[in-house]
Amino acid sequence: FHNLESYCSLNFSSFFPPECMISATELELLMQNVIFAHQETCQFRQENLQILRWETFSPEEMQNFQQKPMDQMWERCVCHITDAIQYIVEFAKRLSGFTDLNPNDQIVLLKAGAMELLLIRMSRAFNCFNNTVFFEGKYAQLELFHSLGCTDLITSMFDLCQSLCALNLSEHEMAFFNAITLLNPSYPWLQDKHKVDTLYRKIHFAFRHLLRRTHREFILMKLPEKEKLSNICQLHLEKLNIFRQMYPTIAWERFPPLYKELFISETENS
Ligand SMILES: O=C(C1CCS(=O)(=O)CC1)N1CC[C@](c2ccc(OCc3ccccc3)cc2)(S(=O)(=O)c2ccc(F)cc2)C1
Repeated sequence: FHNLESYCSLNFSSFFPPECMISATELELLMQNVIFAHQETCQFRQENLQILRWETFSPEEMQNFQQKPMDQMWERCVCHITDAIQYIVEFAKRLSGFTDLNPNDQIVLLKAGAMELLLIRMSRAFNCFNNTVFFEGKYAQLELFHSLGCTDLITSMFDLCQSLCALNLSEHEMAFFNAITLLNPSYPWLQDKHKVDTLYRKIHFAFRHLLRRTHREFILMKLPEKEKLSNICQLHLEKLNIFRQMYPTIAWERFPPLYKELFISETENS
């Protein structure tokens, strides 16, 4: 019935342009590929994040973080971002079809999408009952990040995590949401937009197939809009520029190359 069901849903439930035609077997393989790509690159396992989620920092530990100089806190976060983004790059490389894209387009998609995927993944490490997020081994309240000097950015990240937590996404749904967010065919600088669009449509179809099977189609309407994610990423870039004006050499001397490559545009470097 499983194959028959997916075959039927293939036939009756949605129109598909010829180049995106996908067989029931290819559909199953694609679904497994997206799910495994996420499972193998999720950095922290969901069950471990859950076990730790009532381990919060004590007031003393909180104060200790709040008294750290701004540049030190920034450097720590930037290193955690870079670690997390290395897993995201690995996720992309395991998505079937991603490495077949034009190499330039792979860079464009990761430059534009890495931080967005990090924000989505972060919601796995968020405890919506006490508004805390996993950070350096325990769960931290928003106030812990005070010395970063970007409370509006952190607040919008927490709000995003709250809205994603409300959907109670499964790891499978998280995998697909990350994949369709990464493979956004509407980026202006893409050289082979059609190829990205074909891959996007196949993965979006597989996502809808999963949601139909699990009676979770409603979440498609409730996933955060694209511009909500890009607004937070824009805010991150603005805060980075302000930080670099305050500490001109730190970014150059202390930030990892991958972070600079993704978030500090080459033009300034020349
Ligand atoms: O969640 C992860 C990891 C990846 C997914 S996972 O495996 O489920 C858990 C671990 N994160 C890894 C990096 C993290 C991060 C994410 C976004 C971010 O952007 C805002 C920013 C940027 C630059 C300077 C200041 C603020 C900064 C750090 S973090 O450091 O833990 C952090 C978290 C909350 C916060 F309020 C500030 C920092 C989130």
